[in-house]
Amino acid sequence: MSSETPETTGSLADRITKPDVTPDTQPAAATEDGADGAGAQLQGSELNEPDYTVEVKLSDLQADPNNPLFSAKTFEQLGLDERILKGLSKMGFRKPSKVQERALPLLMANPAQNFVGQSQSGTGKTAAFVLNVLSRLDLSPDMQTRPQALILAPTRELARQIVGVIQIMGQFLEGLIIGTAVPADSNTRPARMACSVVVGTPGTVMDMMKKRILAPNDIAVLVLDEADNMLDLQGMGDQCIRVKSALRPTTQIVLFSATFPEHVSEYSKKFAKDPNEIRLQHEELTVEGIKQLYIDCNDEEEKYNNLVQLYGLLTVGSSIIFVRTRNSAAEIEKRMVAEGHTVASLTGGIEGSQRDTVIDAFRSGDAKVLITTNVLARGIDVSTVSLVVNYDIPDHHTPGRPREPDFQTYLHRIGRTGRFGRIGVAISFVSNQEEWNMLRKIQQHFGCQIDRVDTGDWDEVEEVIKKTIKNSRAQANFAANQQ
Ligand SMILES: Nc1ncnc2c1ncn2[C@@H]1O[C@H](COP(=O)(O)OP(=O)(O)OP(=O)(O)O)[C@@H](O)[C@H]1O
Repeated sequence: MSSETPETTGSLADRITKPDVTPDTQPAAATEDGADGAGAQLQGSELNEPDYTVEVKLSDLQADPNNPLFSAKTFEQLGLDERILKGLSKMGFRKPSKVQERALPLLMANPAQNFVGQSQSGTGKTAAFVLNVLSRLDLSPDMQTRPQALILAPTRELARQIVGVIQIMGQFLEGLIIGTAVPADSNTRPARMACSVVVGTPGTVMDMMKKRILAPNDIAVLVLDEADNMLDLQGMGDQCIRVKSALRPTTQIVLFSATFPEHVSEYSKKFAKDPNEIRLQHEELTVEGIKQLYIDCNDEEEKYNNLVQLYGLLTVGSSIIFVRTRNSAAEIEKRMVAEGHTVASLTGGIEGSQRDTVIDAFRSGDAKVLITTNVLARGIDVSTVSLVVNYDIPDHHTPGRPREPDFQTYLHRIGRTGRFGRIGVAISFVSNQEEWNMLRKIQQHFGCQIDRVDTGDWDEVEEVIKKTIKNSRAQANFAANQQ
């Protein structure tokens, strides 16, 4: 495979410069919008435990104080507006998760205080910050076209997904106007962002502020989703700082992520001064419903052969294959397509609306196997994803030194499955001593178990993985049928 520089989410905003600014006047109906990323499919569904036999309801998971989905309270008890409660009920959200229950009182208190929140992947952080944003908007006629909240995300896919959540959650809020600020194909942009909430990527938002398309004066809340990632990347971190410095000093700063590595943690608190905090130990971070496995491969070619062997399993539900570089993604896609398999790929090499077409096809199930880089490692919420493959283990590479595992990216990648109580499988390919060492360190870091898959008997491999996947698929179908 290629020795091209690994792709990170950070390079994206630097490469793409033309903004697409789309103020959406009225939210689409829940079913139209695609449930994923907006939650409509997750209707408090019945879920199965990973041991394949015992059925566990989401309500049971939410009643277990040790589960991240637990809450003692109801949404009603959290003091939310009636119209927002109606939106939540339409989405099938019956009870808050732990992070929602704990974060919302802190986020919504007045005077507003800054906030740094951490919780496992797929536990509902988006709803936590969206509910705070919606609760703080003044939607009177003269205010509804003035941006009062700004949400930043590292990729256009995540920004668009958050827009989808706001549309559905806020569907009963009259006068709610949402603006999307992501890089686009054309130069068309409005003269002014006439909306109440803006969701975008830092580069585009900064550019729009510079050009006075986006007025910062009324922005009362700034949210950074995947905050550790954005603040840690030089380009994006600088853009976030510049955006923040254009806002009034009283703006509430809200940071969310599943991970806050130590070196970003202190810095986060400087970005969001004197915050209320919800934090987790790294041993608490792995999601129980994700079965972690690895496959021994002799070399790169065997990695490819094993992936092809897995194809039948990849298409039982939906799956995401993570590789290090764009070139690898393109190469694997080309080979698999030439051999008659149906796969799609999305990397930073694709721009603008072409990317939207790929991710939308993946969300709808038209494309079931997606090959990608770290660009989609974070935040993407597609409930049918039952299998994640780390074709290449995520790493930090300093030339001349052994590769070190990228713990945060590993966690975010495998977190694309097993969302909100679902179960899923994550398989990592290991093809040499260095990769084996990295896998061992990941296991130690998170105190988790990563079991070897014996590829001597593919029938058995299939059986084990299929059972898990089928269960999570049954959950998805069940949830969909409940709508
Ligand atoms: N209270 C709830 N009840 C039912 N489903 C919920 C609830 N809160 C969130 N969900 C659903 O759970 C899924 C995961 O939520 P979300 O994408 O916000 O997770 P996250 O914590 O931001 O994950 P990540 O760290 O991967 O970004 C979504 O499909 C969402 O609709």
